[in-house]
Amino acid sequence: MSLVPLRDDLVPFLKSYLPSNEEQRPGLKPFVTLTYAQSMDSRISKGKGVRTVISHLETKTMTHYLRFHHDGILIGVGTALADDPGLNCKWSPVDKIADMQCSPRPIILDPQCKWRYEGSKLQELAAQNLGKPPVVVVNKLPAWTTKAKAVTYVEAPVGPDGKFDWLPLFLLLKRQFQLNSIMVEGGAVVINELLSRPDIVDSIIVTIGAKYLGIQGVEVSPPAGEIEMDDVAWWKGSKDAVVAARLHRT
Ligand SMILES: NC(=O)C1=CN([C@@H]2O[C@H](COP(=O)(O)OP(=O)(O)OC[C@H]3O[C@@H](n4cnc5c(N)ncnc54)[C@H](O)[C@@H]3O)[C@@H](O)[C@H]2O)C=CC1
Ligand SMILES: Nc1nc(O)c(N)c(N[C@@H]2O[C@H](COP(=O)(O)O)[C@@H](O)[C@H]2O)n1
Repeated sequence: MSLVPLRDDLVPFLKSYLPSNEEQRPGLKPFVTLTYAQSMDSRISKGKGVRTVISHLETKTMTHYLRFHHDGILIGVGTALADDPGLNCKWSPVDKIADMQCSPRPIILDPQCKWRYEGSKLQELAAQNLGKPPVVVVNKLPAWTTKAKAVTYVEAPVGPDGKFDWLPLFLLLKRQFQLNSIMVEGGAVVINELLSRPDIVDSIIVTIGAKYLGIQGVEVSPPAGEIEMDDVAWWKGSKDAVVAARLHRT
């Protein structure tokens, strides 16, 4: 599907929330943008495992503009299994079909190796040079082997909760794959954890779609409770709104 043109006023609106060159300094963590689309009732999908359109076409284009500005794009395995996403970039500043070069590197957090590259949308796009093959972060390399050489498996330790520790994970992704900026798209487990990590998240960009998804929907809400936001800016589209902000650091 092709995109509608990028709304001109999104460029100045997003400017101060995008990565700069600062993150290229060795030892610093990558710039992390937490970005997703939610309904009026704070849901990111209609139900567990259900791919759901929330963004209007204008804000869908914005997502691809954000993808253009990041080196990596991270999701949890729940999203990979539910959505079989493309995670490539279809927007480009010059008038050409966007390709592998302007797409971010997909990163899938899959500690128990549940997801398969073979047959996925990511494989299909990479084969057509329309997206990059992913890095899959696992706890232990899978017992099965993949014939697909393009996909990279990387091992990272998990804590007693079975989770990777965010800061070492982002440092590893920068060191090993030269990813100076990473946009995190979801899903709910990932978003809820990162909402309470102002030390990790540099920008938060949330599309609010003009719909309710109901009680069965997958909700985003930080388990830690109230979270304050700083540098808050709002953009109003023809149907959606976007809020850009930073998580308050104490
Ligand atoms: N509207 C939007 O912008 C978006 C909506 N979604 C929706 O979200 C839903 C999926 O959300 P969830 O089920 O919450 O899945 P998720 O994508 O957050 O994946 C959860 C899984 O990822 C792994 N994971 C997450 N954090 C980890 C960590 N720190 N260490 C190790 N492993 C970790 C674990 O295996 C965990 O069970 C889907 O329905 C999808 O459509 C997903 C992304 C964006
Ligand atoms: N920005 C945005 N708006 C929505 O309405 C969405 N449902 C999502 N979902 C995210 O985008 C991924 C799909 O990407 P492709 O179009 O396949 O490249 C999906 O997995 C979610 O991460 N995002």
